[in-house]
Amino acid sequence: MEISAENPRFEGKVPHLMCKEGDIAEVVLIPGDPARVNMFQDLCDDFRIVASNREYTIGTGKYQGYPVSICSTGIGGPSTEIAVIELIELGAKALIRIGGTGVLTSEIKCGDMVITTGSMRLGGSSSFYAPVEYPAVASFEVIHCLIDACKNRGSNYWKGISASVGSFFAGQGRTAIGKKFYNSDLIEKYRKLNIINMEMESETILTLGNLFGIFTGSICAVHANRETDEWLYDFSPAQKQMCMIALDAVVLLYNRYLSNED
Ligand SMILES: O=P(O)(O)O[C@H]1O[C@H](CO)[C@@H](O)[C@H]1O
Ligand SMILES: O=c1cc[nH]c(=O)[nH]1
Repeated sequence: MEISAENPRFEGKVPHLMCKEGDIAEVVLIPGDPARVNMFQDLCDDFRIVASNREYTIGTGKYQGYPVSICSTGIGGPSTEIAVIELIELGAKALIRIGGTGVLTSEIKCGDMVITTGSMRLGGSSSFYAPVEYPAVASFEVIHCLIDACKNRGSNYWKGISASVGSFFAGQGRTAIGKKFYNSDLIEKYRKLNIINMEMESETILTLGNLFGIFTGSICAVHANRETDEWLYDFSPAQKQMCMIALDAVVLLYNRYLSNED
């Protein structure tokens, strides 16, 4: 059997997510970590893992009667680009990142929620699609749904611009094996730009989402504070809270902007 190298499909499945049309819902929540997908077993009805390949684990179920999928992206721009493109190809109309992040100021606490309004494009992969002058902005519809969901659950939330970086250590101003690199003062520079947090995937999602005309957004639970040097020892309660907020936001998005009630 011959398979197209330009557009490979394996028995109708896209080549990395290993899913086919019908396997995913129109609204997809996208964590980096595949383990986060399993949190939805308890939060959704009729939840089933539809595929698991490399860093991509995909589950589909219903929340309050609305179809929703969860698909991990792995870490950083390249694996996220693949997930986003294959999800859109499979019919996704909204992609919302549910991540973990480090914040730059002490007023934002570990366990708080950060909603990205736009991202600095420092991830790499999205530059193959659009020049870096093209903005990575979240859909205002998704931002509003996430804010309302945070308010309804009484969660402490912040919104603002994220630095979305293709590096965890040097690219986020950390020492690497005890060595500081040439941009080790970048946290101070980002504070001057009013950047509130750093993570590794949002810019890829927001940039590609805008290019393909779908809804996108990003909410992250704060794992780290770079001013106080705190790292949340057990971030699963904050992650679970974020997953519930995201599911509530999915319902709001369906009610306000999508018509696919089941
Ligand atoms: O917890 P996730 O969603 O993976 O997000 C954050 O955690 C990873 C780094 O530890 C990066 O992917 C970063 O963006
Ligand atoms: O500091 C942090 C914490 C989580 N994820 C990141 O990318 N950076």
